[in-house]
Amino acid sequence: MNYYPIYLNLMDKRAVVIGGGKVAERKIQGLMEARALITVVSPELTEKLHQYYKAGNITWKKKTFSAEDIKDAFLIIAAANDPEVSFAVKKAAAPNQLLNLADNPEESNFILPSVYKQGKLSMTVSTSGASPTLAKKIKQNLASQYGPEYRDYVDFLYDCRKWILQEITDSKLKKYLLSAITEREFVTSTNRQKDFKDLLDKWNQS
Ligand SMILES: C[C@@]1(CC(=O)O)C2=NC(=C\c3[nH]c(c(CCC(=O)O)c3CC(=O)O)Cc3[nH]c(c(CC(=O)O)c3CCC(=O)O)/C=C3\N/C(=C\2)[C@@H](CCC(=O)O)[C@]3(C)CC(=O)O)/[C@H]1CCC(=O)O
Ligand SMILES: NC(=O)c1ccc[n+]([C@@H]2O[C@H](COP(=O)([O-])OP(=O)(O)OC[C@H]3O[C@@H](n4cnc5c(N)ncnc54)[C@H](O)[C@@H]3O)[C@@H](O)[C@H]2O)c1
Repeated sequence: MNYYPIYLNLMDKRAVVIGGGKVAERKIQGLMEARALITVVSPELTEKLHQYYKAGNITWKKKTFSAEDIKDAFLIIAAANDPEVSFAVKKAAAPNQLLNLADNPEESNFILPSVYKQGKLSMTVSTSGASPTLAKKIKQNLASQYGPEYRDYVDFLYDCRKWILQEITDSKLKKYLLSAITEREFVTSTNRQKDFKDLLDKWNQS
């Protein structure tokens, strides 16, 4: 399968997860970070999911799946540990709903990658279903190359790029600055604002 990678904005979108086990828990954590409106349909929940329910982070329908549970869903994840349930979810879903069956990528219209995040920086790894374990290993390798320092650094890039696009009209200077701030010394710098000002001064003097 030739998948099309995409980053979804799920803010306030209805997401329904069928099943309340380990796999559902992992997928729900991602959905919570994306601020989706999450409903979990399951007779039981893991301890963590129960905490999220108690804290009001998710809605819990304490029942087995039935077709009306996904009526208004933008995105659906079936993780109930029963192929019959996956089949029933697939049958009930409309063709234009986003559907992931955790046990059946072929019958899903999207799959999930392994995700590594440091603030605004995120990296996603997929093996198109060949080996989720390899995807996880590669993610761990990335984590050792792009540490927590990238969180502040990418925030700096966000602000700095906004400033450059607003303030700099000379296209050569704009291109130079947008590239210079991604050089290694900016990642490790202890005073990025000063280093940036130095760059500008140097350009103006030349
Ligand atoms: C990346 C990650 C994201 C996430 O789930 O959030 C993810 N699986 C993860 C882990 C993982 N999954 C499994 C194991 C046990 C070892 C093994 O079986 O290999 C481990 C390892 C572990 O848990 O350590 C078992 C498994 N997974 C699938 C099946 C069904 C099948 O293949 O038919 C079965 C057999 C179930 C069974 O037989 O019972 C299917 C899928 N799993 C996917 C994603 C999609 C393809 C992604 C890709 O290949 O790139 C896809 C197609 C659909 C989907 O779920 O979207 C997450 C890493 C989280 C992290 O980074 O920490
Ligand atoms: N995609 C992945 O990353 C991945 C990884 C491992 C396993 N899996 C697959 O994901 C599924 C779930 O695995 P798990 O380890 O979380 O299982 P689990 O047994 O821990 O959890 C299953 C959950 O589904 C609930 N459930 C059972 N019948 C239901 C029904 N009719 N309606 C609603 N909820 C129901 C149970 O109460 C339980 O909460 C399995 O099919 C497994 O093959 C996928």
